[in-house]
Amino acid sequence: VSVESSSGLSAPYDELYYRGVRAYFREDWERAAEFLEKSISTRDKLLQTRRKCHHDCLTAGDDKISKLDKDDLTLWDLGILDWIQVRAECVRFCMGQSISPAVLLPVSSDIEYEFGTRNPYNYLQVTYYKLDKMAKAASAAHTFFVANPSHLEMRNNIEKYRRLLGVKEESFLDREREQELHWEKYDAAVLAESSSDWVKAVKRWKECVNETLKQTEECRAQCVMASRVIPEEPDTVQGVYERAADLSLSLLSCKQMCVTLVSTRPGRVSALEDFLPLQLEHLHIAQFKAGDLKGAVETLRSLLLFYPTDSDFLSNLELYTQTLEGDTEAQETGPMQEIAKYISRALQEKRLLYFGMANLDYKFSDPDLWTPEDVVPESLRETWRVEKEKLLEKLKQGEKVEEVDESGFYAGGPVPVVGVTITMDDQGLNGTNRVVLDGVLSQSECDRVMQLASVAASVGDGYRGRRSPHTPHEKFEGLTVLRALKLAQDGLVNQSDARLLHKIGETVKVLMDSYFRSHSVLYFAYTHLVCRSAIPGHQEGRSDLSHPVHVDNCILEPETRQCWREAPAFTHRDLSAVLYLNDDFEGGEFFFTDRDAKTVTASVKPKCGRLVGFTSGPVNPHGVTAVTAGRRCALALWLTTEKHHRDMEREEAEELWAANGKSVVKEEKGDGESAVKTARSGRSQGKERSKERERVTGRRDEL
Ligand SMILES: O=C(O)CCC(=O)C(=O)O
Ligand SMILES: [Fe+2]
Repeated sequence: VSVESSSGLSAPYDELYYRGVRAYFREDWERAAEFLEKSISTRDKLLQTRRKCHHDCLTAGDDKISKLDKDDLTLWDLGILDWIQVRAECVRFCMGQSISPAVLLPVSSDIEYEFGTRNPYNYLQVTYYKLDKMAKAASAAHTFFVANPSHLEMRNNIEKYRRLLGVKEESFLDREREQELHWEKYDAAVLAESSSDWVKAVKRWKECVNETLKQTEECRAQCVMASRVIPEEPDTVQGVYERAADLSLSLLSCKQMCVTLVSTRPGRVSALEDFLPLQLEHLHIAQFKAGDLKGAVETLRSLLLFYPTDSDFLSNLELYTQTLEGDTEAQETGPMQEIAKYISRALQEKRLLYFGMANLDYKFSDPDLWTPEDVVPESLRETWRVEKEKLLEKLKQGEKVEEVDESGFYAGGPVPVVGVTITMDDQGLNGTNRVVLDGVLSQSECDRVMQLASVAASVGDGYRGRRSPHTPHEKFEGLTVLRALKLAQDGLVNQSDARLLHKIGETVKVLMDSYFRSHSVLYFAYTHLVCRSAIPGHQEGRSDLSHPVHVDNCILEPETRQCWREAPAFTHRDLSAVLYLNDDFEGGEFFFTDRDAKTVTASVKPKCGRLVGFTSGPVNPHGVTAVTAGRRCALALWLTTEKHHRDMEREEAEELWAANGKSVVKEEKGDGESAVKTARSGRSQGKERSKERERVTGRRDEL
């Protein structure tokens, strides 16, 4: 079968992908590589063409809506349908010029999901490994890993490409980097800010704003309706109306997705709310500090387009304009053009589409916190209000129902370690399956682990240079047991301190196992020493959290009080423990909340040797308040009852200790096959046929 006909793109990318995966399971590596690559490039080409056509047709059909009177519903339906049709025609014609009809057909959401999670690169890395193309394998592995940073198997593979196979650092390219440039800029801006280099910070934040706008625009371009099949003409007025509303709806929800997508880092759950305004806030502060008052005025005015009545922004503006006394030109600088354009386009669209959906019985929420009231039609606002009331009513009734923890753990068992005491139990903590223990570590043990953390931090967390800030006001550094051991091997920390880190984990496990009276064998799922440091000069008026409220093993949806036990949450985590190491910082209190993620039910102030333990499920939402000064370190640790989710890294460290100095690199070299694990789709679990012995099963846990 030929991949390509003479006319360029001929097969749709989903078909190519299926063929690639089939070849993969036949172990026909040449073919697998060919088809997988072709499916990726076909999809790229398709997206690129859509962007181009979206751009070319940006104003097509605008005359149809400019005449619309938003209070006249009878005209609205016809007008909007016209508008969408004309634009769709334009895009369809444009796309048809470079892409064959088959490629334009819609693709199943399963396949879109696969591409969204970058799974094709999972297959590709094994394929290239088998073909002995190590640089390509490394790049595929890295590309996959960026979007799946918790995929331990891939993490190990990358280590092996680097260590065993001598693949050069330059080969670890992110093939999808283009789509994350705004995150690179974001990191660079936060970095410049943290070193108080304000001139640079201004430059970086500007770049970040521009790139974010660009990414959002490109994402929105993918929402063109041409890729959808427009059905035959409706024959009743009601039909026309429904059709228009339908189309508005899919257009809108597609565009809504973009706001969320762009503000979500690949491989992470949480989105930064109000991503663009957040950046503008940083920008104007940096401009002020760099002495660029005119720039600060411009940025503030842009920010005010989002939040016209925000009193802080308004008083800042007054301050800036006063300082600029006499310089009327600077005082009167308007908002950034690009932002003004973005907002006016977004609002025009919302006005149109919300209006169209006003009569629809469809539940949706606005992803932007800044949409002004008047953009939302009266009847829709009414629907939202009624919904909210219903929900509140439900909540009121729900609150009467006791929270039950179905985890199968029962707090209240003995604490079998000398010197450890129970400081707070369920009652003291106002909840179910929660505990605070004290005396788990001595001061000198805390000091040693703190020391370990500071060395590790100065070397970087060692993993592909990704910072993972929950907030731009703090710096996060992490260290695992294996990493500590490797630092010890390199002579950067004491062997005995690395071992102490390991041993402390064992003690915590004994305590948790006993106190929560577990009925089954527990395994370590993951251990992470995490320090959060306040970035000086960034602390005034902070209203964010160091760690937003979350549940460890499911995705909490506070509005509905539901918790979804599904990926990308760490669903196999059963028990959570956080052991604190110090108290010489400000803020950083741990707290439990109700399922609404708002009502704080208990707080815990960290100090050396204090452990907070709880079941990882929905009865225990929790968070950490902002660390506003100093550095807060804690050892976070999760236990699981699922053996195949046990922490292989920990075991690797243990093996290394057992081998006591023997080089593992040498040991593994003879068995090249085991160096790279087999890719498996999360959905189609292919049969494992490799000889990988003990490491075959799910080498994965989350960071
Ligand atoms: O550091 C803490 O106190 C809690 C951290 C936490 O909740 C987590 O890492 O999931
Ligand atoms: Fe947590």
